[in-house]
Amino acid sequence: MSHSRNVSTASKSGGPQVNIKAAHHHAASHNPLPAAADYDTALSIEARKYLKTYGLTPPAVDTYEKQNKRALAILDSRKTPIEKYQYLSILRSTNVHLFYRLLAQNVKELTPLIYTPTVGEACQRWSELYTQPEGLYLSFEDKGHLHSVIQNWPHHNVDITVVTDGSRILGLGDLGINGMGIPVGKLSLYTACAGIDPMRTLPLTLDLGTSNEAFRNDPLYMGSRREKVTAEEEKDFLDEMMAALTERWPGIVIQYEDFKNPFPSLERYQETYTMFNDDIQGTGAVILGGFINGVKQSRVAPKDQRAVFLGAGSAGVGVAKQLTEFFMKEGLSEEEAKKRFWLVDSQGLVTSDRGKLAEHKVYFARDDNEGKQYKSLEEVVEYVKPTILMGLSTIGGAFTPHILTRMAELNDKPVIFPLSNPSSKSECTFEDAIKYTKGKCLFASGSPFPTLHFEGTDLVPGQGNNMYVFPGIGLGAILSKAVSVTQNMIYASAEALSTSLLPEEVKANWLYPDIRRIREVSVEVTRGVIRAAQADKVDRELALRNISDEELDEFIRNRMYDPYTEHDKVNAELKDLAQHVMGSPMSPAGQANGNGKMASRPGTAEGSK
Ligand SMILES: NC(=O)C1=CN([C@@H]2O[C@H](COP(=O)(O)OP(=O)(O)OC[C@H]3O[C@@H](n4cnc5c(N)ncnc54)[C@H](O)[C@@H]3O)[C@@H](O)[C@H]2O)C=CC1
Ligand SMILES: CC(=O)C(=O)O
Ligand SMILES: [Mg+2]
Repeated sequence: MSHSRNVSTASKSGGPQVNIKAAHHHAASHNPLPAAADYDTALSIEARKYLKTYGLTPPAVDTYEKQNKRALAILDSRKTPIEKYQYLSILRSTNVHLFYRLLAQNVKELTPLIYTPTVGEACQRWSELYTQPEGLYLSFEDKGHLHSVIQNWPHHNVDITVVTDGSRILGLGDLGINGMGIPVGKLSLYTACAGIDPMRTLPLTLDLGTSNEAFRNDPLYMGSRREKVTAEEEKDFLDEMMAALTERWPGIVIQYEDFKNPFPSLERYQETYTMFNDDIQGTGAVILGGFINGVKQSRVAPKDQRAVFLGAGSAGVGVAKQLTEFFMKEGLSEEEAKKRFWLVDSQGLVTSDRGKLAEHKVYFARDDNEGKQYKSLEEVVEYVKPTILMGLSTIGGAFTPHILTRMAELNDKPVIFPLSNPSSKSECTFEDAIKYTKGKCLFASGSPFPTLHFEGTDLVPGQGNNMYVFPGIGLGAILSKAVSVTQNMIYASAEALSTSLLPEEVKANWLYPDIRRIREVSVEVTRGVIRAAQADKVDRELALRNISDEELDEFIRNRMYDPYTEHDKVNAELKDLAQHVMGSPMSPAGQANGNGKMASRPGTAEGSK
């Protein structure tokens, strides 16, 4: 709230002077961003009078605890995950600080409701359940005018956007504009995990048509009914979008998310704009982070690792590339490193002699298959005898009991990472992985699975999801004012994640830190990213170069939005202001009765003049 309100109470002459700008304030009715909680029941009586919301909320002033308790009880009473998702969406738009306080205290329990898996259903049903604006939509029909549509975003400052064209939402296929749930969900995690100010985030969805015929024929679908535009048309559109975004917000960080074919734009923009692709780079980094810890536990040297990937798309190739770089840092040549990977797509093992390959698959295509093609995953597993099985295929259950059993026969500690989202697309469940490997596997999944009781102990599954790194990559880029997001910054996020585990987490053989510590983990990831930006000299916040790591951590923490202090600040600020300007006490009628300066509310058009 206070970030967009510019309050100064003392003029040079010593008398009180009030200058209030609160652009988003009280604009909930037409504003796709969370309202700044004018009607927050934790606001003090003074604040309510000042805001002229006095009398418009129940008389008692709530404590945060009471608010949390009430919200959790309501959440509990909603039966299905999607009903809980809907309640949380409304909470975010009506009381943003409460939403983030709730999330901060219950991150493990609430993340599955605002993110994978529930966000998958929310996207599938976005047009059916639509109730309120939550982001910006840019349509192909707006081409040539993107700049002016972008001007409609009501907030002056945007630090980061997550943009999708909806063409590959989780493992659920092309969902067109219904994909908006993903930018909204990812940006909620930016705030919850890395403290990016929620008012400075922009969820962005492109309506470039959809190949989803069911949606095109669905009367309730809220996007255009055209076929997906061509790659060439998309390129021109994105060129215009990138320029227009950066023109309005020169420092903006742009995260690409869930594009069916994101490789061309990553290549095209990564040096010109501060952008990265979360599915290729964020996923690569998060899996590398967990894998570094997995290697220590499995004690298989890089040169002896054999990784079979089911899925050779943006995530599969992104992860394989990141692990290749790790193997090279561990002493393998590039040729040796990339030979540790066998990628499998819907046609079977990716080989250079099986026919024309999509460009992104060529690098990992095998040429040692002696003319033989391997179609099924079973066949590939028998042929390769892998130490690692990664799933980024969108095929739920593809790691069959037979395959899991075989992995346990072949290895002391097989690495089993079913990474496809949402849960229904996971290549196997945690339960099956444990059951069929007899508890031997090192496990991480893209979507969360419950803790399992196995042979007298509680086994906690790792969650290999880019949510561990993208918040820190974004915050690092913002704080260092990086001109671009370099590969070293991505790699640094993985390394920082891998060393962020507490001794007890390491002792328990975890691959990832407890998600409940995500804010602290994000500080470490952010620091790593900033240091890499400095090493690559893409940073423009030069003052951060010469401070110690401890000072940098402190700087990062201080720059993080905190839904607790944010609200305290507002309460204190308004109390101060009210007393300063009007003299106390305020009239019981809740009207400002001082020198008349308070006749209009901050945040209304008049108030901000
Ligand atoms: N855990 C995490 O943090 C992340 C998980 N993902 C998940 O990874 C999955 C894939 O994402 P992308 O690579 O971006 O999608 P994509 O569409 O680029 O790639 C999918 C790949 O799976 C292959 N595939 C499809 N059907 C197959 C079959 N029957 N057998 C073998 N391979 C098959 C395709 O040929 C393609 O290579 C999605 O479910 C997504 O949710 C993606 C990013 C991050
Ligand atoms: C996690 C994520 O980015 C995905 O499943 O696409
Ligand atoms: Mg994604």
